Parts: sequence; C-alpha cells; structure tokens
Amino acid sequence: MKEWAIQLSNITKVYKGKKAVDGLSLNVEKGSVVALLGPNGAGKTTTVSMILGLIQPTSGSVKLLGGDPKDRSVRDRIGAMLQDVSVIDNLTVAETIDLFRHYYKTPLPLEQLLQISGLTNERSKMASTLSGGQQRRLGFAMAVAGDPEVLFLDEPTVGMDVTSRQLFWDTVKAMAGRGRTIVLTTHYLEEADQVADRIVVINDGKLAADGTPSQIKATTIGRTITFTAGSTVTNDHLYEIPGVTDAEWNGRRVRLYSNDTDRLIAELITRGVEMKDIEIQSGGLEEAFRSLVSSAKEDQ
Ligand SMILES: Nc1ncnc2c1ncn2[C@@H]1O[C@H](COP(=O)(O)OP(=O)(O)OP(=O)(O)O)[C@@H](O)[C@H]1O
Repeated sequence: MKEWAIQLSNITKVYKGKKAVDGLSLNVEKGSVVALLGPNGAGKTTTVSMILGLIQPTSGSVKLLGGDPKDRSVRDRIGAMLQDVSVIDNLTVAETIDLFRHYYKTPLPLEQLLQISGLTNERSKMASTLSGGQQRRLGFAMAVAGDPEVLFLDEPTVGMDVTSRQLFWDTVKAMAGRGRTIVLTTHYLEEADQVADRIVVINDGKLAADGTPSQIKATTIGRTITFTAGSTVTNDHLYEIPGVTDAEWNGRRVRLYSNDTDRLIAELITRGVEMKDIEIQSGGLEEAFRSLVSSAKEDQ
C-alpha cells in the first residue's frame, strides 16, 4: 500500500473574494521528489504555505505525514526553505545553524550542514553580511538541520550561481536517495526535469497537469514553428489563426506555439502568410509547460 507524505483534499484559499487556490486535490507519496510548476501568481506558494500549516485553507483538508501540519510531532519531521530567509542579527553562520539544530531531536552534525550548504569558509561571518545567494544556502542548512522526512523548497535556487546550484541539487538528490520526500517550486523547468520524478503544473490555482517529466512532455505535442515574417504580417493577424497558442517576436523572427503544428503550417500557407526560413521544433519541457498553461486558460 502507498504511504502518503502529503494529502490535499479539495483545498481552496480565497483572498478578498479571489481564489488563489481553487479546489486542489493532490497526494504525494513518501520518498518522491515533486516539482510544483506554474507561472507567477499560479498559487504555488499559497499551496506550500497551506501544507505547512502557515495559513489555513478557506475550505478542504490538509494532512502532512498523516497528521495536522500544526502539530509539534509533525513539525519536528519537516523542513522548509521559503522565499524570504530572515537571519538573526549578531549571530555567525555557524551559530545560526547550531541554533536551528537545537530545535530538533536528531539533528545533522554542524560540520555536515556547513559542508552541504557550501558555507564552511563563511562559518565565522555574521549571517547578516552574507550575499543573497549565500543567505539562500544558509536557509537551506536551516531547513535540513533536523534531517527532515519531508523537505519543502520554495524557489530555492534564485540568486545562486551555477556552482552553488550544482552542489545544491546534488545534495537534494542525495537526500531523495535516502528516502526523503521533497516538494519544490521552481521557474527553472530544466532543473525540475532533472531533479523531480513527478511534475505538478498549477495554473490559476488549479491542477493543469500531473505526471513524470516524460509524461508531461508527451501529453502535449508542444511544438513550435519559427519563421522570418514578411512586412505584411502583424501580431494580431497571427493570433487570429486557429491553433496559435502564443507568438513571440524577435525583430521580424516569429516563434508560434501550437498543439498541432501540422495543421498550423497548412493554415499559414492557405492564408498566404509571408514566411521565410521556416523551422519546426519539437517541444521540450518549456514548450510543454507553456502549452499546458495556455490551454488551461482557453478551457475557462
Ligand atoms: N496574503 C495575500 N493577500 C492577498 N492575495 C494574496 C496573498 N498571497 C497571495 N495572494 C494572491 O494569490 C495568488 C497566488 O499567489 P502565490 O504567491 O501563491 O503564487 P505563486 O504561484 O507562488 O507565484 P510566484 O511564482 O510569483 O511566487 C496571487 O494572485 C496573489 O496575488
């Protein structure tokens, strides 16, 4: 039988009459790495905050490790790295991490936490003097101090350089390898593709897609047609063509997104759209994601 780390049943959060999260149901199996993807304002942070018990759903129920997220017995077993890391004044990096270690019954050793967050050389610095990227890494050390069973990472790599990112994802993968459940939100789709074994796409507070990275890519053909447009072609003109989900301009070079590029190319030719140097690309995750989000909008 599956063991659930997270069970969300029809959760909704209403802010000033507007639904930030709208009837979301989702179960996350223990030991999985789940990426929540969605455009700005989709409801990812609100969802994570409800799972953590930081805000109360307007309706619906949340279970974390089978219990109430606000219970001390549950909170002892989870870790969270949220978007704003607030550091305590007048404490060094090592003292800050040590303070967090003492909240937990079975913390990881201080040296290991300094090493996995790449902060060994900064251990004696005042935490408040760290750069933005270093503060994110300190936030990570604080989140994993208790060796949590479930770890939440809300846009964790924002502001991190390439080397830090690599160390960060290696550490996250190692934690997953030890059976930890990881829920992350990110705008970097390639990262989600590499690290997650399940991707949940949220749009306008609702579930837009749910599957493995390869299923997400396969559920939508998500292809693009790129061409150099003649002077008669306008943006409005392109959006009138059936099957165009998005158009991106770079000078006179246009990229059209569509779920059915075969039909679209026929339409473009039938309508006599002036095109040169035509290329058709098969979709990566980025295109799949755009296509899912735009088709969810059309359904409303
Ligand atoms: N405290 C609040 N009061 C009012 N509206 C809020 C509040 N928090 C979030 N919202 C609104 O709820 C919606 C969802 O926001 P949320 O922060 O969950 O999105 P997100 O997917 O995390 O976005 P981002 O990728 O930009 O972080 C947005 O329209 C936002 O403006």
